[in-house]
Amino acid sequence: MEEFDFIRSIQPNFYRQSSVVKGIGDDAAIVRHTNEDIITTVDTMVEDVHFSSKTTKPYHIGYRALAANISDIAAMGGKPTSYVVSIVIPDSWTADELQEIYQGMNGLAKECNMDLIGGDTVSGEQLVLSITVLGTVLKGKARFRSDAQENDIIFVTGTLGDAACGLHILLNASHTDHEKYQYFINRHRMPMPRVSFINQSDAIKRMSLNDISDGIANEANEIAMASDKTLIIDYDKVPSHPQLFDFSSKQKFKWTLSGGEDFELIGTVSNRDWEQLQVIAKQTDTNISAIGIVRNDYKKNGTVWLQHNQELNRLEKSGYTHLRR
Ligand SMILES: Nc1ncnc2c1ncn2[C@@H]1O[C@H](COP(=O)(O)OP(=O)(O)O)[C@@H](O)[C@H]1O
Ligand SMILES: Cc1ncc(C[n+]2csc(CCOP(=O)(O)OP(=O)(O)O)c2C)c(N)n1
Ligand SMILES: [Mg+2]
Ligand SMILES: [Mg+2]
Ligand SMILES: [Mg+2]
Repeated sequence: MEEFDFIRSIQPNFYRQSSVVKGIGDDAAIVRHTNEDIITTVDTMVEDVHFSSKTTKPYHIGYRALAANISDIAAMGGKPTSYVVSIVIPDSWTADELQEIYQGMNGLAKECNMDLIGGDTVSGEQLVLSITVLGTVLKGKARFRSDAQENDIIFVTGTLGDAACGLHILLNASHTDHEKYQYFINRHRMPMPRVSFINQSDAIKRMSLNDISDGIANEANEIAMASDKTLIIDYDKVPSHPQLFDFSSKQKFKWTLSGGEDFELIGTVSNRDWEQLQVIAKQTDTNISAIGIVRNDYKKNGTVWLQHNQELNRLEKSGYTHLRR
């Protein structure tokens, strides 16, 4: 199949969003939004960095790449609406495998009511999938990392460390363990970004927010730095799946704090609004946990501290970092 046929094969025959003025088939796409702010974000996934044939089927490559981007839209307080896909395709990939990648994206796009509106296709040495997502947010309702204030409650959604545990099992464990720990494998392959929870939370006046792609050791530091506050996290309150206790406490510690790719959210909210946020979480079937408190300590602002085994120690950024050389 050559480029033109490939593009025709992945072209949607209708658009879910009325905002799409022009989708696939011209020099660029056009969307129209009059009353909201537009959010845009891009994330790239590269073979053997973000996925490998050992860990992920083509369907999951597409699904995860879109999920990572949608998660960033949710972390800004927005609603994802459309996406464009840039793909680098090695000769070894079959037409069916490429269709599966697009089916993975479309599976999640359908759940989130989003449209594929454009992209780019080239051949190359390694599969690279780069997705740009557009989203909208009500004016004045965007959620920033810089909005944490003194005495805020620090919260996270879901359980942490699941995706890292799933990746560990896929790379190291036996077939029996693959079956036993299917939950973690699914969390690695098909993370569900927290869009519905965030989209019901407009009533909360102020919230700082970040999504968990690299692990909370990173993401909490980003909030501390952007807000110039001190974040104190209680390790015993960091939520994890019961089966994670099957693994060593060292592994559990590493995965929950710096495993990454859970695509859950970490944020802070005032004490006054905490109860209301819990109600919203319940209504949207979302588990949220309070894991700590924000302090304003001018000697420590910009840093994160972890309460663990009766000690308070600095929690340094420790997640996944590219360009380490
Ligand atoms: N190559 C780049 N060119 C321009 N901006 C970039 C580049 N890489 C990252 N950024 C910007 O840096 C910020 C942090 O990026 P990143 O750590 O990837 O965020 P996230 O973890 O939420 O995906 C974002 O605002 C992103 O848009
Ligand atoms: C085969 C394989 N090896 C390792 C990992 C682990 N891994 C790769 S990138 C990453 C962090 C998140 O990716 P990044 O590109 O930093 O996303 P961003 O922070 O921009 O959202 C992790 C934990 C993986 N997912 N798959
Ligand atoms: Mg990024
Ligand atoms: Mg992010
Ligand atoms: Mg990163």
